[in-house]
Amino acid sequence: MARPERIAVLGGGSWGTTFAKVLADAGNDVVLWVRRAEVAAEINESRYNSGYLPGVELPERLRATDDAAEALQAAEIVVLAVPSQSLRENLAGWQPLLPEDATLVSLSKGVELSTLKRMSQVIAEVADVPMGRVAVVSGPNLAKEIAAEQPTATVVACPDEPRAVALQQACSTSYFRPYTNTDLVGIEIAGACKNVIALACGMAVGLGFGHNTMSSLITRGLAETTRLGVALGADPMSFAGLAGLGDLVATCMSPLSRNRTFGERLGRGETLAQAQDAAHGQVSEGVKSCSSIRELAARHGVEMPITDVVYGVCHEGLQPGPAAAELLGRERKPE
Ligand SMILES: NC(=O)C1=CN([C@@H]2O[C@H](COP(=O)(O)OP(=O)(O)OC[C@H]3O[C@@H](n4cnc5c(N)ncnc54)[C@H](OP(=O)(O)O)[C@@H]3O)[C@@H](O)[C@H]2O)C=CC1
Ligand SMILES: O=C(CO)COP(=O)(O)O
Repeated sequence: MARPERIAVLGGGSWGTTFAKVLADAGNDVVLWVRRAEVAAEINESRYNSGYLPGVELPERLRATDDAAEALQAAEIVVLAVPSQSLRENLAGWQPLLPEDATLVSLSKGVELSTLKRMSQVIAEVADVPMGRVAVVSGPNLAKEIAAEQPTATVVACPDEPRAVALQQACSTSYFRPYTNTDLVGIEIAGACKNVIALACGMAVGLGFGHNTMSSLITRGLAETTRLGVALGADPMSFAGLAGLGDLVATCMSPLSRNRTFGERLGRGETLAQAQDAAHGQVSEGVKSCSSIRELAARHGVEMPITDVVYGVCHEGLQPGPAAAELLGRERKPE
């Protein structure tokens, strides 16, 4: 087994808590920061985070706190697991507490609204560290399935390969298998865009459409995601991997996905506010990231028709039925 590392996970929602469990199961000493003291107390006293992972017993090696300084004390790896649009503000508060030379790892899948930056760019900027200290974990990783220890693979991306390998070692368990990659751009663009395509797939389900529609959206969604990624300098092969096609299939096909569920509600005719209420505070990143991704695509002259209609439904009052008709009615072209 690898040398146990001291790891801080900042953000105790469904994925932050699950990834903290993975790291603890891998033999590391893990401290999970949550922003509510009662959640920290529940985890420490009963070993459950019942609000996010009901029924999942958390390992003894995982300790929780609502004090970020305590979580970050001597951490060799710092995992950031808050929603994308709140990362900058939270990290700015934690910046003075970050241990020198710690690897900073993003779990968040989104593109910042105000700057159109990827999460690794936000981290490098706010923490004032070189990109070689920033890593990303992304793949077909529905938290509830991993918390139940179902076999899953993922991608650990870092431009500094030895750091990627160290992180890979730190999060390898009998049920979680990470692969390394150095293409941060591709892995992050894939993770952010698949949430938008999952919203579209959910709308298709809500409209009563079947697997042909879903497969068409997944495949054309992958095409537009790859176009954007390549325009931003990504390796096209990243989109064929776990963080690309892998995550797209998992998220678009699974009723466990918050983005797909959100889209399904819109497809059934609910309003944005109704779908938001039903999410009970859990994040559906694609609802906001469809705006930043669309703007990023426009800036680079990339066509993203599925993202355009998802944006139309979420933010411009377009109805899902006419949105589907709009996609089908586009100019015919070769594949
Ligand atoms: N869930 C999953 O299966 C996966 C999620 N991801 C990504 O991981 C990221 C985190 O998602 P996930 O854990 O699922 O999210 P959840 O919605 O399950 O939880 C969000 C967590 O962030 C906290 N939070 C919310 N808003 C803020 C804020 N403004 N400042 C600080 N903390 C805040 C919440 O605290 P509180 O409870 O106090 O509100 C909660 O602990 C997202 O980018 C998501 O796309 C990636 C892979 C898998
Ligand atoms: O990123 C995820 C799976 O890899 C989780 O997707 P949702 O945020 O849509 O639940």
